[in-house]
Amino acid sequence: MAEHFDLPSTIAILPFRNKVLLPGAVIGIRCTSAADVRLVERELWQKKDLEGLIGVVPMHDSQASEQPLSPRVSGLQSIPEGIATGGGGRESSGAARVPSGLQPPLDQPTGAGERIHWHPRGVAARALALQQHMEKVTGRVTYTVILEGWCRFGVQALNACDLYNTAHVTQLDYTKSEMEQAESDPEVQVLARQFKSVAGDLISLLQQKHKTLESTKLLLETAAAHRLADIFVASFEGSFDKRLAMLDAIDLRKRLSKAIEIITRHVQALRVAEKISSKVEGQLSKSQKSVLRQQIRAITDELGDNDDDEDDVVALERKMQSVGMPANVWKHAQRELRRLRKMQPQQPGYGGSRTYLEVLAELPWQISSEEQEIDLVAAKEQLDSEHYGLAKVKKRIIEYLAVRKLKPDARGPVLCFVGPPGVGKTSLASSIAGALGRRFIRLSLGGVKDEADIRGHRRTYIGSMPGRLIEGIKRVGVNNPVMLLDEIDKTGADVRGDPAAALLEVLDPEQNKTFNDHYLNVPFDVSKVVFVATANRVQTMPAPLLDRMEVIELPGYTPEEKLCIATRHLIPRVLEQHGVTNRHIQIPEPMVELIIQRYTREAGVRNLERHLAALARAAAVKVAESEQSMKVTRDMTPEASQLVDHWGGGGGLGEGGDIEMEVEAVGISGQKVASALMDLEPMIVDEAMLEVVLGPPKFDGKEAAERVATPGVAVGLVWTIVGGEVQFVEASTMLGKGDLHLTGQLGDVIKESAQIALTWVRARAAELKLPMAEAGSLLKDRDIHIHFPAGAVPKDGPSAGVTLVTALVSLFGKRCVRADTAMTGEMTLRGLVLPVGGIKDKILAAHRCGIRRVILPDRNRKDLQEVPAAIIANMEILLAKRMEDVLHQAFEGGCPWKPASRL
Ligand SMILES: Nc1ncnc2c1ncn2[C@@H]1O[C@H](COP(=O)(O)OP(=O)(O)OP(=O)(O)O)[C@@H](O)[C@H]1O
Repeated sequence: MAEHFDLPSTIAILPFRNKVLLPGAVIGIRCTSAADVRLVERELWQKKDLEGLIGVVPMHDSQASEQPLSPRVSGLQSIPEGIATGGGGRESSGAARVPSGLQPPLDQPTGAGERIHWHPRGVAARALALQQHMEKVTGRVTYTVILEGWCRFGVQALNACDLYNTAHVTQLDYTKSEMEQAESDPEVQVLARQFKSVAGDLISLLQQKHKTLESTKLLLETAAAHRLADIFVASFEGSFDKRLAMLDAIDLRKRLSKAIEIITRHVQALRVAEKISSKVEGQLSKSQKSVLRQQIRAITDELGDNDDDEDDVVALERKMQSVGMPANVWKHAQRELRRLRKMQPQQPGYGGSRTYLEVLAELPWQISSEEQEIDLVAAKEQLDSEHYGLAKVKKRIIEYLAVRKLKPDARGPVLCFVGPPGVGKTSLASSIAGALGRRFIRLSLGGVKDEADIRGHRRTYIGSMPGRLIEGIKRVGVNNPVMLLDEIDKTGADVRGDPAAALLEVLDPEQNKTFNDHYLNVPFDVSKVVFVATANRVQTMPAPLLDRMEVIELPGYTPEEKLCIATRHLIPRVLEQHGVTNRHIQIPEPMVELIIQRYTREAGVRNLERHLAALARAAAVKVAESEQSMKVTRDMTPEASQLVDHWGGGGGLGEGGDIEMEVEAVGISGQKVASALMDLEPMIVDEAMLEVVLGPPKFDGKEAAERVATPGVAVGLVWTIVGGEVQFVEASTMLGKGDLHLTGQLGDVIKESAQIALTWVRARAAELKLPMAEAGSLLKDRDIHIHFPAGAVPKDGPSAGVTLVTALVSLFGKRCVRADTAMTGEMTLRGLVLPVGGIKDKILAAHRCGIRRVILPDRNRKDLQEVPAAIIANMEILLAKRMEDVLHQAFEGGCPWKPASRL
């Protein structure tokens, strides 16, 4: 706040709707309208060190004040109280400097048809701090500016230009000599003393609550009264009119009188408030009675004579009556209830019994999701909109729904989606729930080894609870949900029983009407539940369980399918989940292809989704970081800072004395102007950005070439729980006794395959024209070690047979196999190549790894129909009937056997 300040004659004007800034006060304003944003940008943000002054002029709409501010708003003739000439003139008393040619206050029409009224006086303010915000979604820029009021001015003429308002202004505060003259006036001196006295009273009153006002007291003794008058009034939650009157009080006498009047009234209000609160406190002492009452209740609790518990039991009984238990269950529940009533709450078993009854009361014995008429067209549309491709699977689901539509209580088969992770098994199941209009619940059965997990523990067990099935039904709250039994192949039997046996009962339509959970100990009807299961592979599932299900296979996706899934489903979903849009980030198709090729090697799309999410997160960070902030660059005047310290510390002279008033400044027209949107450059993902966000590529297509560069290594295609995979087989030899060593987490079947392979090679060492020294020693003095890298992955199955032979022939023939070739097939001792499973997945895996030549058993020819034509066209598929055919194709230049038939 300055007394002698060179105010520029033209100043940018920030409108302050229904609020008044007084000199010396500090406020925070959030500028959101286009004009205000432009004003802050030009006048403050772009200026070095926040140099620059802006004018804050109160404006009000008709609702702001009950008393219309008529003198100020009605045009040329209306001159505000005390204004000598025109809207911005100085009061006549004192050494008034009356500017000529003053313009009256302005009325401005807004876009909405209302009129806004500008006050003819304002306060020049400087910025203490400025913060730029960028709205995440729209990219719109707004500012929060902390302003300190500096000096009063009168508005001579308001120029509404395109960008923001400016005004021709004159300073209204006294010059130094005028101030000295005024201060020597005895009347001013008396008023100053009076002001300090009431202000002192106020501080003493407030000090009872806030101990931190000591420095304010000191300030009161040292600072000039006329400076403090504005700041004190500014710190109350006063009315707009009162503050306006204070702004208009340019004459010192008037200003001090006004401040004395306002503060005195505030002191009186505080005193009344204190009286009332002490009265209330007096009444509160009556609450001792209630404490006594509580103590009495505790004593009755201790004596076991508790009415409340009795009430609870009654409420529980009422709840149980209302849930519509079957008669036999209700009988059982009543027996349990009678037992509970006889028990004291402190007695062991009371809690358990109560929990049991609560579980019974919470189960949806009669509550079902209202089944809607199945609309097959809508169901098909929903499936299509949520899942790309999968035509066969969708067709089967529609058939399933069609049967349910015609015969709602049909005991249809339990659908079991089988396939590698991330191919959409879970989301298909939830789409079925959507189509049936039922609630969906997923039970994860992975790793369940205890039958009690499914069927619950008997109540004799400490900490017993219902099994997952009943728990799930309780959670979902209806007795006819779609229940997904996820990873049903991962249950396993051990000493604690066989979960599969419990599942058998659940899935058997004959038995599941009376499913018996050990904890419940009463039958619960789960026959209305629609069960859907998922599994990664069927081989590990018990045959009786498999028998109750209809297996629907979901093979892995081709890169082209993945690209479509990513662009149509994953990218929009991921962006939405991270709060960004394609205005912030764009992932071009070639980049999605690169992610698929270089960063993922999966049958499904789970990792692809994860990588896309990483890119979306990077965009979210960029958007969030674009919110810049400038710290306070100047000190406040000592008077303001003293008070602000208190306000910030929660003190405050007024009740709501907050430093940041969070006032939304408004534009002249009141319109939110779209041009305020600053276009944020979207982040266009390119190769360099992929490396920055996702790290260096994980797969470069050169892996196979590097690994088969030494004799003894062959590339095989296998099927694991994650789908088809490329698997290397390494063979090595050393001096020994002719033993075979195998490493790499191998099952029995694969170990047998290795034995067969070695026997086959040994038996044909001469035919194969292997170097004689090695071939001879193969029989007696050399050990063979075969290793399957990726030792953490369990491997089994016969399909590595041909790969094992090829690795051994490569080792003893000292010739490398072709790096571009992978193979799969079981083989017999006689050299016949037998067909194997998962051909589509294996070919897709080879394609994913950049392998373009694949040797398959001839009898797998029919499986090639399932492989997309685009993939086959892109690869060389070789069919082998005998091991010799495989070897012929596996080595550069071939082996001396008849060539394999070519597809
Ligand atoms: N064909 C598809 N179209 C659209 N999105 C798909 C498709 N396949 C998979 N997804 C998406 O991929 C993600 C993973 O799918 P989901 O969780 O259903 O896989 P899952 O096969 O159940 O895997 P898991 O065996 O690991 O449970 C989901 O976000 C799913 O929506």
